[in-house]
Amino acid sequence: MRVEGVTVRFSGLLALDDVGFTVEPGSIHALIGPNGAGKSTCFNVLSGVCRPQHGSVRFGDAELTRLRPHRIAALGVARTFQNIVMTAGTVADNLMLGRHALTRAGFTATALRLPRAVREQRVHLERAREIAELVGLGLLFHTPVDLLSYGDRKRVEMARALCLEPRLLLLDEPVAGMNGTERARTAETVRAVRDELGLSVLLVEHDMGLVMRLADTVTVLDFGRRIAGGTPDEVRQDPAVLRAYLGTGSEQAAHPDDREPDPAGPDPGRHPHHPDTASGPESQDPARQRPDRRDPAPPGSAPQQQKGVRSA
Ligand SMILES: Nc1ncnc2c1ncn2[C@@H]1O[C@H](COP(=O)(O)OP(=O)(O)OP(=O)(O)O)[C@@H](O)[C@H]1O
Repeated sequence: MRVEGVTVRFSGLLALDDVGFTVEPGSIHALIGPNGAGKSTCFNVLSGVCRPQHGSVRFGDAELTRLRPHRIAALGVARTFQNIVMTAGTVADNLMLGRHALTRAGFTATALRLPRAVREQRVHLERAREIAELVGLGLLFHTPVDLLSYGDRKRVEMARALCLEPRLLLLDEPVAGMNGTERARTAETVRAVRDELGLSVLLVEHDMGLVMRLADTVTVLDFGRRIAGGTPDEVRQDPAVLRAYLGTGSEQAAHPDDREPDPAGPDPGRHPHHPDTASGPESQDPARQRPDRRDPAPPGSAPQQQKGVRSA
């Protein structure tokens, strides 16, 4: 997938500003950045939920920016969402929903249980079971999703996306809300999915430890712009990334309320949450801990541009 010059404005807010990056076939690519950097907006563009004012998103030979979400999914780009979207029923029922787009038999043939439709359903069910096993849900295939743990429900979401047989899987915060054990397990699953199915993965994630261990390449956004990209090692040493995460030496750092308190001082190597020092599954993006950078100035303070708000 090649993203070039993508620009999205919401009224006066420039949510994405000339963003570009490439997801290579078979790679795990992470999209990171502080809160409000534009990661979700970017995912929405790639999956057709949001149409950019400028720019191009090419997937193989196809231009995606003018296509509706279901057309993009049919081309082989499947996504999960930050918040779990799940229907009632069993794991199998949810995965079969993912197979729906690939089903050829019409509604009538399926409802009448014509032999052709029954055969097709059986094939899809078998494939759904294989995918469930791949993501560690094999033993829970016939369990109602209501009875699953949070981690297993997130796994169902991933499996349902995989049931579309995508060539690119977009994972929006796959380990958000999980404990350490579940995070480690999910990281293993993502790697297994890439290796076994040979697809590419693009993930948005705040868990820096996971990103640095899992991703082949990383793109960093801040204030809607791409500020860095490369391997995890390259990115964690990039001065622009240090500035974005720590506020050191940047013009944003001139605003005292725009920085998180950093008892370790400006030395990024000592910062507990910086990508450079993220060491385990518990390490979280500092943006999660710091206050929203877009908070308006307190009443009575001198007027200034709202932080993080970019004029279009
Ligand atoms: N539909 C919308 N209308 C107006 N502004 C929006 C809309 N969606 C996002 N924004 C704004 O665009 C900017 C980028 O938001 P986005 O959600 O893409 O960031 P993010 O990097 O995903 O943040 P987070 O890590 O908190 O999820 C933010 O300032 C946000 O408030």
